Amino acid sequence: MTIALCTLSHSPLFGINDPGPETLAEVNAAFDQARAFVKDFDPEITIVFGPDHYNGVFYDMMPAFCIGSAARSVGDWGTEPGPLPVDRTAARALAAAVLDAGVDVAQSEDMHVDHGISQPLEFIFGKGYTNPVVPVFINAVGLPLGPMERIRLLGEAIGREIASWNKRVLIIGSGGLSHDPPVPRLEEASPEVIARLIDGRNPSPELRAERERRVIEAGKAHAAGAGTFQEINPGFDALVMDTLSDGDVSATDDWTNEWMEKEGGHSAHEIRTWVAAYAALSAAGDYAVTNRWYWPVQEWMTGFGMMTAVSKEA
Ligand SMILES: O=C(O)CCc1cccc(O)c1O
Ligand SMILES: [Fe+2]
Repeated sequence: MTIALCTLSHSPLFGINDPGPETLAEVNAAFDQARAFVKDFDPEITIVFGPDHYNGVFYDMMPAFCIGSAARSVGDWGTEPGPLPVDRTAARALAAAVLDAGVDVAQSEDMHVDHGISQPLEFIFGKGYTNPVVPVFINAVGLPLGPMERIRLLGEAIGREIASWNKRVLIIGSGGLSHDPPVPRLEEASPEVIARLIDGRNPSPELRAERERRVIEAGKAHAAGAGTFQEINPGFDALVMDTLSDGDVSATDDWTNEWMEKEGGHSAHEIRTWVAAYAALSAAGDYAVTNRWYWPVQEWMTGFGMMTAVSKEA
């Protein structure tokens, strides 16, 4: 097996607004298993697909996709700030291969990433990890978004390239399943917030704290059943995981953005990262899902899922 996959939800409210001890123990046990899976696979390089939440990527230039050949974590929500251990040569090769495949990916020599990319890496490898990575940003909040087919094509182009490396490559996809947290939207924002969505780098500590407080309050309200946000939809989340388990990623081509938002909330678009990850894995041949977990966690404001999979031996 040369390619392994781990897709997982993230939530900044993990460790802040936690569910009851029973659920938390189950989630932590699943994380232990996922970490053991990765340790056993012993990846030589990790490709991580993740979104951003207006902490690193803004409307001054909003790409659909971007490969970071160098990157830094902005350090939101307690993630470690500073440079990521990016394998620059691999990242440049991936960007070239994806462009060659006809997918117009952006590239960055200084990509800013938030918890959408940092949290899963820290969960899986531990804080201060040095494992070489290539971060791939997938826009999931900066509407408008393109059709899902493009996500599959991006993932497949990456998968074909990494399969040619003959290395043990781990693919991570990071994003909530159904969830509707208070991420601002350009169309509905006040002029002050619009300015921050366009040029919001390096917010003051006060502004960051205020924003985090708003998300924490929303999580508490959601857990108390008093939120105004869309409910977690376990049916939608099961459909996503079933479809990716089945091995035919192209079944997601027909999923419209309107439908996903209606079923899974505004941030359901983060499942794009899961689809890209599975598309990449599928390009290396048949695969098998080895584990699957799911909890609808109101306190974290997300359907919290995790899956592991491996490419089958040729
Ligand atoms: O915008 C933010 O900082 C928080 C967003 C957020 C909240 C709950 C679950 C998530 O997956 C998520 O990304
Ligand atoms: Fe997110």
